[in-house]
Amino acid sequence: MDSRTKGKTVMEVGGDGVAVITLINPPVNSLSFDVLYNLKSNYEEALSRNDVKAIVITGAKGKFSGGFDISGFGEIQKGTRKEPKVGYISIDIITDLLEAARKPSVAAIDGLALGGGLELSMACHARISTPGAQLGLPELQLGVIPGFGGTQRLPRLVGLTKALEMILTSKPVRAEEGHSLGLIDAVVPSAELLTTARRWALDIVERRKPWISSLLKTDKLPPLGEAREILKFARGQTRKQAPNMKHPLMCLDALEMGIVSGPRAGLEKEAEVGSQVISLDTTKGLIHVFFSQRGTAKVPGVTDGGLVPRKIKKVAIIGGGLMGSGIATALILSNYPVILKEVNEKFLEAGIGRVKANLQSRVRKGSMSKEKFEKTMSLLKGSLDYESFRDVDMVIEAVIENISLKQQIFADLEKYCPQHCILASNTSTIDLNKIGERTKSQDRIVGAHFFSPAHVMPLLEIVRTNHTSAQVIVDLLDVGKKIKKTPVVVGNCTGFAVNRMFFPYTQAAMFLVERGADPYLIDMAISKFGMPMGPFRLCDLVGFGVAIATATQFIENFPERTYKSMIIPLMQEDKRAGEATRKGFYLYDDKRKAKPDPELKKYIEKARSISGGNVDPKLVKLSEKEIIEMTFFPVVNEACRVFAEGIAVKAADLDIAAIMGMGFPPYRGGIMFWADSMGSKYIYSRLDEWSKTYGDFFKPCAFLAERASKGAPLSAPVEQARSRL
Ligand SMILES: C[C@H](O)CC(=O)SCCNC(=O)CCNC(=O)[C@H](O)C(C)(C)COP(=O)(O)OP(=O)(O)OC[C@H]1O[C@@H](n2cnc3c(N)ncnc32)[C@H](O)[C@@H]1OP(=O)(O)O
Repeated sequence: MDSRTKGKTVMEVGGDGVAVITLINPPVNSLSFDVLYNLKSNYEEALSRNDVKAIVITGAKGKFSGGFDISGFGEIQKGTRKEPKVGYISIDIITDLLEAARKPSVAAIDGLALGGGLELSMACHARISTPGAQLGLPELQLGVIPGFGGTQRLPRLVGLTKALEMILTSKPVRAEEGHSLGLIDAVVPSAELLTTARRWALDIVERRKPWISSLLKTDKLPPLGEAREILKFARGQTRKQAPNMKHPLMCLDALEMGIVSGPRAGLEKEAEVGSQVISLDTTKGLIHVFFSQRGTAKVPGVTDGGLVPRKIKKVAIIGGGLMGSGIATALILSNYPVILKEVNEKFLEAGIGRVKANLQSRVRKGSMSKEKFEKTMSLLKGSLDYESFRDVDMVIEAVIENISLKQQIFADLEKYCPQHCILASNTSTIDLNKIGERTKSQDRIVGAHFFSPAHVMPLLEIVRTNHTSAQVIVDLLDVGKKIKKTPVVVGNCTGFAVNRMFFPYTQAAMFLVERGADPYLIDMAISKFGMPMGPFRLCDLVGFGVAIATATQFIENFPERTYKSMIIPLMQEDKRAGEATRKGFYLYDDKRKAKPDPELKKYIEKARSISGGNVDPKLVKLSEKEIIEMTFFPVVNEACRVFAEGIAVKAADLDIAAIMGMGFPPYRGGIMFWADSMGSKYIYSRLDEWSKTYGDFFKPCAFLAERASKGAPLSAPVEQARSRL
């Protein structure tokens, strides 16, 4: 393969008259422009050769195709590749050359057929798959729309309602379901895939099997009036669920055009819309997130040194509270044997009970069988001492945030665990150097910071100190992958990456409220921006105990940029500590529904009198845009510090940390990506102005000032910054 080209296809013509075209572009046989142009040449040759009666398309190494090469969108966005004529691939190649050919095509699908991969197969005249195949159109998740005819062919193969469900949720179906839906014509074992597909293709030639063009099918489409109702409902749902994104509605336009005006008009609309969505900001954000998420496990100086992860056969967890039991659940779900240690029988029983409850909820929802439940639970053993730690490969400490308790635990672990055992702490804020102070095992001490609930939340902050060995990081990255977490490797400091970003977010909100802004309007503006909830609703959810404990850490370590507000402590004094007590910033009913509380004013006024601040008329009437900026620019400022200090290696890691740890909207690309969309100069000038009026909490950091003075993006690599890692 030419090193400048990305992938290819190869064609082999058998004695039976079937030309087998194989898509080759590791690792997922994505459809790059090179693959697609090669496919076109192969087709032209196959159609012109007299010894070819039919064609089979398949993918190399057990994967049909993961879809269009996503980096191709980035090239078009950056202008480094010119987009071919609108509709060229979908209409000229896939429809007019392949589907309308005088010779039939059959897709032989192993592994995955996603996005453009499934669309290519739907233009074939039949589809044969293996039982494990995954079939889906996940384009909306990336900010684009199915652009190789998927908006037209999928509803014609599986019906409008199912097609809408598959497209709007981006969720794939398995082969068996695909078969019952009519998407797949036959499911056969892997070893029989190609022979079956060849035979099927010849059967079509000889009219023993039907010659079906998906685009021309109408039997699965509902009558026009009904279709319009279904689409109207889908539009309403989409507007509600994705109010800040245009591309799902644009996708529905293409679907509707095909149903109302016929498939050719639908294909043209799809091509037009497909080309427009590429330049949407939300699409740029989502594509950035796709690659950034896969980039977090690539850590310069660690994963590029040829280290191979060691096998972790057994894990011990200390503490069966909410975090410990969640971590234990995540591990046993991925088949790791786990020992859960507690201080007494009562706590141990409660910890095991929590793990059980986590799994039982899966059984109730039907996503886990009773047998699987029993088998998974059998991987968990309880313990009250360290004797059973003699053969564990990794320990994760998950006790309360108390430094001397953690120091004692790590000193004990050094005595009982084998020499090679990884000693991890799930601390969310405490300096790991302090935790390991009483040991000589600094090279195997690492942070494994899970987010609550640990068996559900996808992020894992892996915290390394100056002493943590690269091998330990590689091992933990591997465990993270096995338990299906997205890891972000960060340096050691108070709060690491996610909590460092969270502190100013909450504090900015408290500051605004103390100066006269309405907390409920702030929450509303922030939810509209795309966060799952606003900062006040979040404080209620987390509980004020946790909010005060984390704020204390920040106040102690970064006093120069802390806004100290008494609102939360004052409410806690009155035993209103958030949702758990049914009263916090909101009042909660039996169904956990939040309602504003007029009493809140009293606490805000009292806090204001303590801090000595005044109501500021400008802050009372903030627009939504100003609320977003005054809340998130301090977060950007802190993210800049984290980046400049080398706590995060890449700006894109902070984007993923913000999305998965804070709930920052993925379609905004993450905190640094979003900041760069506004420009360092603008953010600097706003923070600078506020710091002059409202104090050092808003003061832009040196890194931000420097980038702004050069007009440079915040996400550009830190060349000179001294890495703390
Ligand atoms: C016009 C058309 O309608 C538009 C389209 O087709 S858009 C594309 C639609 N397809 C998709 O959205 C699928 C995206 N890919 C995935 O969901 C997953 O990668 C997968 C399910 C295919 C495989 O998952 P998994 O085995 O966990 O591997 P994963 O780490 O995600 O990917 C392996 C590598 O393939 C790359 N990759 C996966 N799909 C890709 C694609 N469609 N294009 C380019 N690269 C792709 C990943 O970036 C990663 O690269 P890396 O090793 O350098 O980091």
